Amino acid sequence: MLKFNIQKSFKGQDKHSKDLHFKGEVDLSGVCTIFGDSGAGKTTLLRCLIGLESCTGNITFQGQQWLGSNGNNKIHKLAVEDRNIGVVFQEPRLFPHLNVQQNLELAVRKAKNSTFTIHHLAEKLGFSDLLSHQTTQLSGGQKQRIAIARALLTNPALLVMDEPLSSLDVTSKRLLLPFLKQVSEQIPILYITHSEHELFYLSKQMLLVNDGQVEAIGEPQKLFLDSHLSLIKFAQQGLILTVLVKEYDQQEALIKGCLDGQTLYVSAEQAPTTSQIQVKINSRDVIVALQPIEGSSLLNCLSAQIVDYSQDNQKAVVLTLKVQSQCIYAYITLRSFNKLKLSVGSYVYAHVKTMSIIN
Ligand SMILES: Nc1ncnc2c1ncn2[C@@H]1O[C@H](COP(=O)(O)OP(=O)(O)OP(=O)(O)O)[C@@H](O)[C@H]1O
Repeated sequence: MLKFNIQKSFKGQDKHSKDLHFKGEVDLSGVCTIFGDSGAGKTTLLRCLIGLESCTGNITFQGQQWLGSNGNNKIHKLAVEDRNIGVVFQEPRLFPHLNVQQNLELAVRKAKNSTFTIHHLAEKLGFSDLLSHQTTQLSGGQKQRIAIARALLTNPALLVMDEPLSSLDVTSKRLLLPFLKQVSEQIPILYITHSEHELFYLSKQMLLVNDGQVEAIGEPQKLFLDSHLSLIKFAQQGLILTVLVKEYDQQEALIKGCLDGQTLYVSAEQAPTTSQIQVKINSRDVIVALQPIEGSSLLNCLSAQIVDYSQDNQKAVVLTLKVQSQCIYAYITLRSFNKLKLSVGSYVYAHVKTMSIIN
C-alpha cells in the first residue's frame, strides 16, 4: 500500500505556479498508471513520492515511513537511496564513460539478492550482443532497454517510470510493453504515460491527476466512464474495449471476435497472437439506429442500451451505450437525438464504422 498526503509549492520559483496537493491510497499490485493532462502535476507527484522533489506531508510505502513527522515534531525523510525504488525516466541517463556491462554491474553491486541477472535481462530484452558497447554508440531504444534492466537489477520493491516509452519506435514498444506487464507481476510499477494504449494494456488501476490534485483512483474502464471526472472530455472521443478472438480470416484480413456475447469483425493485417484484443471505438464512428441497417457496407451492429447522455456546447449529444458489461460512446447531433426520441433506457442498434486495435 502506498499512502500519501503531500503539498508542494513552486510559488517561490514561479509566481504563476499554484500549490499542488496530492492525497491518495493505492494498493500497489501490477501497474498503476498516473494519467492526466499536460501540466496536471504527474511528474511532480512522482518526484515527490520518490524523494527527488522536496515536499511537506506524509508518505508511507508498505508500512515504511518515507516522509512525515517522527513524533517529536521533527520531520523524518527517508533518503532516496534507502527507499529501494528503481527509476526509469524518459531519457535513459546511462553513464557515458562506461560500457553497457559496466553500467549494469554498478546496479548489481547496489542490489541485495537480485532476482534478475544481467545475462537473463540481456536475453529477454535482446541486448546480449551489446554488452561490450559504449552506451554513447547505442540508439534511444537500446539505451532505454538497458536503463530498464539497470533499474531491475537493483532488486527494487517498486519500479517508477516517467513516460519510459514515449520517445521509442514501435518495435521497441512491442518488446517492452509485454515485458513490463510480466515484470509487474513481481514488482509493482508506478507508470506515467500520455498513451491510452499503454494505459489500457498495462494497468489494473490508474491514478487520475488534475490541476495539481489526485482526482480519482480506480480501474481505467470505470474512470473512463465516469461522467463526473475531468477525463470525460477525453474519454468521450472514444473508449477501449476488450474483444475475445474467435477466428481469423486471412483472405479477408478480418478477425471475428466476441464483444460481450455479440459478434464483432475487426480488420487486421495479421492474425492476432493473443486470445483477446483491445479495440478503440471512436464515438464519431458509431451510427445509432432504432433498427439494424440492412443492405449497407457496415459490418458491425451491436445491440445496446442508452445508460447516460450529455450534451456538449456544439449542439451534439454523447450517448453512453451499454453493450452488456462494456460501454461505447456515440456522438450524434441534437437533431438526431430528438428525431429518434432517445432517452436513458432506450434500446438501440450501434453500427460501428471503423475501429482500431491497440494491442
Ligand atoms: N521547477 C518548477 N518550477 C515552477 N513550476 C513548476 C516546476 N515544475 C513543475 N512546475 C509546475 O507544476 C505544475 C505541474 O507540472 P508537472 O511537470 O508535474 O506536470 P505533468 O502533469 O507531469 O505535465 P507533462 O505531462 O506535460 O509532463 C505545472 O503547472 C508546472 O508549471
